[in-house]
Amino acid sequence: MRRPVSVKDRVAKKKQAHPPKGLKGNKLIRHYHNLLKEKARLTATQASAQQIQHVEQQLEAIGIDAYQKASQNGQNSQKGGDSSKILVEWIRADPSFYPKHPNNRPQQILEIGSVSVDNKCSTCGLFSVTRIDLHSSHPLIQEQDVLTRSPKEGQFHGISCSLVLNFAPPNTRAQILWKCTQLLLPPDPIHPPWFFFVIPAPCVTNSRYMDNATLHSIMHQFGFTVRHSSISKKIAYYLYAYDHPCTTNLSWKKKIVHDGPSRNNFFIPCLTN
Ligand SMILES: C[S@@+](CC[C@H](N)C(=O)[O-])C[C@H]1O[C@@H](n2cnc3c(N)ncnc32)[C@H](O)[C@@H]1O
Repeated sequence: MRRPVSVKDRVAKKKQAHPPKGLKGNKLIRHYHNLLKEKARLTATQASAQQIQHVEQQLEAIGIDAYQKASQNGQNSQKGGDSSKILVEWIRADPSFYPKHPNNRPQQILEIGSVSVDNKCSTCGLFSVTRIDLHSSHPLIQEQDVLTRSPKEGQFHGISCSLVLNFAPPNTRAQILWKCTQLLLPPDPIHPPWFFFVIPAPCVTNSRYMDNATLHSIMHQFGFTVRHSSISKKIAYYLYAYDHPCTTNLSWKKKIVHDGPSRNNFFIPCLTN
């Protein structure tokens, strides 16, 4: 028998916002990202609490669970969405990252923004994976903001950071990259620790402020040299070698590199800006 719903609960339920109808998959992920951007913009421009709350309500209406489910589905192998397949191919083919000798033990790696425990990097046998995410969706994924992680918890041979930076508020992007340099083993020009970096392709192919050259010059300041890259219509994949020390005075400016009305504003603002 159904339990009666109290008047208070009925009113609360009515007031709850609902996600727009038909919002699923990539559409949902994009919409969620746009709302996050809008929230960051409103916060930065000191908009009214009411405006910010309105965006927060829309985010809540979608829910982080639905967002992560959509991300997991995107990684589903039948949809060809597991970016770590490309990582594994590159690492297998490059002896400077994975020297070929019989006693090789799995490399300790950190997966930031982990939404699945059975993607290729988890199952290929090359790696022992520590997984973290802001919102854990599995007992083997530690709930942690990478910015709060200390190198004392372990340093890694490789870090996978796939579709995380575009999700992070702009002013935290450079902090995340800097944190990654701290969580990797020290730089080494011969057998370097590595950083696998994935962002939506339009961040570098259609941004007013960022293209491949800008990205690589910023990454170079952190100690990263690009070794492999591949850009599809939707996604840009990079494997960087951590082969020189991070610059002590990180410095770059936001400048227009490609102008045009249909471009986006993706950028990685410098730590000091
Ligand atoms: C679009 S999903 C990407 C999932 C998966 N890595 C992929 O490539 O499909 C982005 C994930 O990054 C996580 N994330 C964003 N900022 C983070 C941070 N500072 N620390 C840990 N995880 C973070 C989010 O919680 C979200 O689950």
